[in-house]
Amino acid sequence: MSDIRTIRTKKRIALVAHDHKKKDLADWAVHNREALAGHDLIATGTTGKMLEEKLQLPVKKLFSGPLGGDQQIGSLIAEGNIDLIVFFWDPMEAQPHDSDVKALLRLAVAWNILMACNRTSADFILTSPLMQDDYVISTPDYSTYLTRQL
Ligand SMILES: O=C(CO)COP(=O)(O)O
Repeated sequence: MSDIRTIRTKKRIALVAHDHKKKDLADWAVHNREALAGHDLIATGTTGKMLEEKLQLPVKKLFSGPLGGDQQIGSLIAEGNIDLIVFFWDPMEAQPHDSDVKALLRLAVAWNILMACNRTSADFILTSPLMQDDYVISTPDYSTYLTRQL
């Protein structure tokens, strides 16, 4: 048994990057500005501010990652309000909020959310024909854990 969710054409895209990966995310986002412009963009604080400046597109900015932004995105995922996360996390530097980073990655997997953690994966996803269409995903059946209907 699984829960079926329809992902609409206009997708809710979460964008997050660690400090040494922000330039990579900015380069990718500027390169794909036209494609991103058709979607709702949500980001952790510093990443969002940078992307808004570079893209000149509206970005919903949450708290900075270490101050709760990663957890806010995790919460949006659990509530079914994120369709894709592009998270350029840094494999070469320990983060003070590593527990939050792990929690966010864990929830994205738990809820079967599309996730790209590097440019190649982000390119594949963004150029997929499914980005311009509705499609259906299934999430595992967590009904035994849930105390309320999502
Ligand atoms: O720390 C982050 C992700 O773990 C990102 O946070 P900022 O976008 O505020 O830098």
